[in-house]
Amino acid sequence: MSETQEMTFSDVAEHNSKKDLFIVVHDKVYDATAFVDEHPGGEEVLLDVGGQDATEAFEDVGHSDEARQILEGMEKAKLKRVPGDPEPHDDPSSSAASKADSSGTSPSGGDSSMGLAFYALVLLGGGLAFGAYKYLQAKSASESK
Ligand code: HEM
Repeated sequence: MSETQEMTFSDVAEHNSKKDLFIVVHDKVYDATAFVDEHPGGEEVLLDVGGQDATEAFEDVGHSDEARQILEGMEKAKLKRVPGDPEPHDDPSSSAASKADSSGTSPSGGDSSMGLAFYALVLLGGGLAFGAYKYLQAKSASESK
């Protein structure tokens, strides 16, 4: 099916039972109902995140590519974020997240602004040092007259 449905968090939250289980991973909604009994990690963990954002839990385990393929196969809809929703738990500092690059589903920007801020700080520091140097030079020149 090529038509992509959109669901909000409150839509997803209604599907939180074993017989009707939706979870959110990387801003997509997955229908995990049929998979609950098959999950090698047990049904309990899936039920725990039913109707919620499971991105962090899913990534923390460091699931294999095969697990990601299974996940893709269960895609139900895209998540539509509305104001007041919980923030995405897509923390780039979480340990297992480095495996996410192969799936291509998580465009993670945001680091470049940190780089820019650092660059600006270095420039500012250099400017200050240069200014101080010039000032001291001028001062010592006027003193030695
Ligand atoms: C619907 C989403 C999920 C799918 C498709 C999935 C799929 C899988 C698969 C295929 C494995 C076998 C190992 C591997 O291939 O990586 C696995 C293992 C595991 N999963 Fe998941 N998983 C999902 C969600 C979760 C969540 C939310 C948790 C929460 C903590 C979790 C915890 C685990 C654990 C602890 C194992 C290791 C089990 C073991 O090695 O004994 N999984 N999962």
